[in-house]
Amino acid sequence: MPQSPTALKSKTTQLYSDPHNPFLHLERGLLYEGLGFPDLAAADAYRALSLFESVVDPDGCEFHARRVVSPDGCMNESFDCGEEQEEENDSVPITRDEHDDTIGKVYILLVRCLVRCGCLRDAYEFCGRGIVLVRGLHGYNDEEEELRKLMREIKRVYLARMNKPATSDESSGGDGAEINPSILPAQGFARRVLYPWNEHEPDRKAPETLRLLNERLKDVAPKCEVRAVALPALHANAATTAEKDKDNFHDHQTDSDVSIQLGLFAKEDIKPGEILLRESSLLTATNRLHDDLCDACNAPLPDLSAVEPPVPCEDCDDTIFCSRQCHDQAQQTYHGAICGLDGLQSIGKDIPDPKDKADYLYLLLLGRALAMSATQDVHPLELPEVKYIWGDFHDYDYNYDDDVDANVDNDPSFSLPFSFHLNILQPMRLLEEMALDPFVSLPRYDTWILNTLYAKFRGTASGRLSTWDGGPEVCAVHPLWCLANHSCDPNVRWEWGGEITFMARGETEKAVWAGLSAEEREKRRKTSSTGIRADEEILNHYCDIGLDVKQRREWARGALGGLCLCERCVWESGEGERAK
Ligand SMILES: C[S@@+](CC[C@H](N)C(=O)[O-])C[C@H]1O[C@@H](n2cnc3c(N)ncnc32)[C@H](O)[C@@H]1O
Repeated sequence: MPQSPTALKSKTTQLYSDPHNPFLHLERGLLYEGLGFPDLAAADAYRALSLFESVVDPDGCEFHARRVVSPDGCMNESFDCGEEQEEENDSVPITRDEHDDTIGKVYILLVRCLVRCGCLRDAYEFCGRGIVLVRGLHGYNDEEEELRKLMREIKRVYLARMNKPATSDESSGGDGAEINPSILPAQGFARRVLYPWNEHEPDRKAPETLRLLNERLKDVAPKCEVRAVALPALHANAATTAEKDKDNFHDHQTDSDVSIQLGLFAKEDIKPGEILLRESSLLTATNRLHDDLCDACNAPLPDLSAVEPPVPCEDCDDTIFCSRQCHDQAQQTYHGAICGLDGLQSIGKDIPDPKDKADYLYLLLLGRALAMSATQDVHPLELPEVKYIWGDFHDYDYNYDDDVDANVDNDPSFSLPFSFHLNILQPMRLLEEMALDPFVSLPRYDTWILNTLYAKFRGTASGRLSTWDGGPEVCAVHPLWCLANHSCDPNVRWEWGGEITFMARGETEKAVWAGLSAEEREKRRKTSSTGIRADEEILNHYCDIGLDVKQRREWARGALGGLCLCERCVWESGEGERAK
């Protein structure tokens, strides 16, 4: 049976009013699972688990499992005490018996959903812990059997990865040998969708949105304008979105394989070498532990002996800004809520495996967005740096059919990288270090909100590599800069120090197409304009344009959501005119 969206809405309302009640987390998790969101279900199951653990180990846990009781003293399913946190004297502790009766179900939901997302390493750890706990509490029972079934599923994937056949024990339903969990993937995927209950996403192509963005663009890029544009649909169901949007889009494009999005256009001619956009942003992050970069804009810090030396925060000496302006903006924008909170400094910075560095930079961007939201007392999805940026969402059918059992292997909308650590555990740590209760603050920082932030950052952030080891070390979202679309034959190049800039490419900086004869090359040179003409689209590049077509497509795939179909790629891959 499809789960009801109304049931989810009312369970969420109940949960926000009674946030330390582990039963509500478990119940909402089951609803999320039924609606096809195993990632959100896993997060709820983990919150239920943390609360239940406080029943057994109250001294080891900061947040304790309690449930609100209604004024007449009974546990009331529909009791709604509003937005406020439950009062201590209106709530009772969860008992040990309740823990013992329910903890098996919590482990099963957590493990099952992590498996469906493909986060097998953490699924394995929790599954092992769950089996031991359930056996200790009740002896062998159905719940242990369910967990053992999940364990066999995890081990099957492990054996397939190791290219080993299952032993006769495994084939006949036994648990098989111990495995090395580090071989299992920690990172899986969540659905990258615009959640149907997300009321913060604007109509990005509405005239009032374009007016607002163009107003902001006046200072940053006075010769440019934001317009709706038809792009080739690069992931499977983007075309459906375009179909829905056609009525609102007044252009000549009628092909269904398009995705209607925004782009940047020149309003007037721009000369080669001219800087057409300058934007600075405080939505930045760096994984350098003791760096010499401005905490706000990530520009290099000036020398101590400079006329305008670096400016430290008066209240926490470790935080340094490149200028008085960055200092003042930071205090109002994000630093106010986190000033002096030392525990935050180490989160996401000291990453042992270089492969994880880029993913942890997104966590740090998330941390900056949470600090902005707390300092300004604004919902994170309403932040001006976040609200209008592209999230590369897939379509989602709310009448989700439970029987389909959507998972990472059978549904292309599972395209948002998702892991237990980056999407569940570390965000809870961030909130705790910000002195926020991660349960009470769910209305602002629920997992679907964090996933939406991640989707937006992954679609738009730019990165800078370390000159030391070549790994990613700084990233940022520049909300106007990131409106420019990609081409492997771009008409601008970009540079990023403190601010990010676009400069119009001159003739000698244009991409050289592979496979063109000298004659064709000369013909292209003569017909292509120098600089950028009025009404031409500003085309950025999301990868190194010196690479060959195969490598370029691989590099840009993450940012584009699919293989690049720009004119140059189509030509060089032989998919276009040349193939005919
Ligand atoms: C940084 S955003 C660019 C701005 C975006 N079009 C918007 O509406 O805000 C990146 C997204 O734009 C789209 N995009 C950019 N360049 C494209 C291209 N050459 N072909 C198809 N889609 C492109 C992809 O969907 C990609 O995920």
